[in-house]
Amino acid sequence: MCLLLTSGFRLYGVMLNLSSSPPVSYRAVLLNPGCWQYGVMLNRFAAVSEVKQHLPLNSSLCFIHPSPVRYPSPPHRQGQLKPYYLMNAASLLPVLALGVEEGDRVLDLCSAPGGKALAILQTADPALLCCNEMDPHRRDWLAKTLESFIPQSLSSTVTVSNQDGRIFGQSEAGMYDKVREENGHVLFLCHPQHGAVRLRERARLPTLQTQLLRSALAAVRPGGVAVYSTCTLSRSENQEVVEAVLNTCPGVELQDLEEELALPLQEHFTFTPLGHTPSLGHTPSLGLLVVPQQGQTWGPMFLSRIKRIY
Ligand SMILES: C[S@@+](CC[C@H](N)C(=O)[O-])C[C@H]1O[C@@H](n2cnc3c(N)ncnc32)[C@H](O)[C@@H]1O
Repeated sequence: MCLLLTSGFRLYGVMLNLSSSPPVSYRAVLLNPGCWQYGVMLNRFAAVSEVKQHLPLNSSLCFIHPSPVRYPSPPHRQGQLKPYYLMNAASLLPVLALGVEEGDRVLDLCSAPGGKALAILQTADPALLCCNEMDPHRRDWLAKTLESFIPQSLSSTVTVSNQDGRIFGQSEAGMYDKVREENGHVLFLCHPQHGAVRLRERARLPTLQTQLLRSALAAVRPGGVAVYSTCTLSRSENQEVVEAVLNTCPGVELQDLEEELALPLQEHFTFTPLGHTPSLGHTPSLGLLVVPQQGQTWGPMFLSRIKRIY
């Protein structure tokens, strides 16, 4: 599949497996890695002509590869930047919603392993992209990702920091035009003991996410925006977090993403209606939710955009 999105993205989704079986639920898709698709995001800082020769280029917006293909992880070549990054195509949506423009100061509050930070740099040339990650091991992973894809000449533009995202907004209040916040994970089936630990971690996530989103909004200057995203279907980590923040943060306003993103991209992603919340006085829906389907396994991805008014 080849998706040519706006903002100069060139993203190619290559199916691992083609099947003619009938549509199955998102749960069946999530539990069957054999049917997952991967997007190939080309790196504008690297030589990509060799990669493009092997990708199914098509003049239409969307192209399904005629045969089952497994696209390899990008090779490491001494002294060369990696030509592409494999990702879930839905990961581009929060980046498109952020709408980074030339000269913006951008904060990626929970950045590791760095896929969306790389995607931001494919869309525009910000004046600053601060990639923050609190976990030291993941911060090292993030730094390696950036090193492998971004030229040295951008080292003063693209910085890595390791603050607790919950207090970042206090220490750098109003310093950024655009802030991206993402936390949470899809809960896959795993060893029962690990599953229990992850369930306990998960119970704490809505509170953590609410604190992170408040902090993200504190870091935004008046007129700027924060995009909140998760890769979960959980209402308590998605709509309820946004609702809690809108109810307690003065001077912020929810923005509608339906016309800007869901309508133009509905051919490529399965958006699930989330409904409106007139009781809160919000006319836009609290966000967009992309749900994976067989043959279009992008997501899960929830995203919401909030503007700081004052
Ligand atoms: C879902 S991942 C982010 C994925 C990343 N945005 C990307 O596209 O590659 C969430 C990250 O948030 C980090 N994190 C969790 N709590 C944090 C906090 N309080 N401050 C900063 N980062 C945090 C986690 O260590 C994890 O690396």
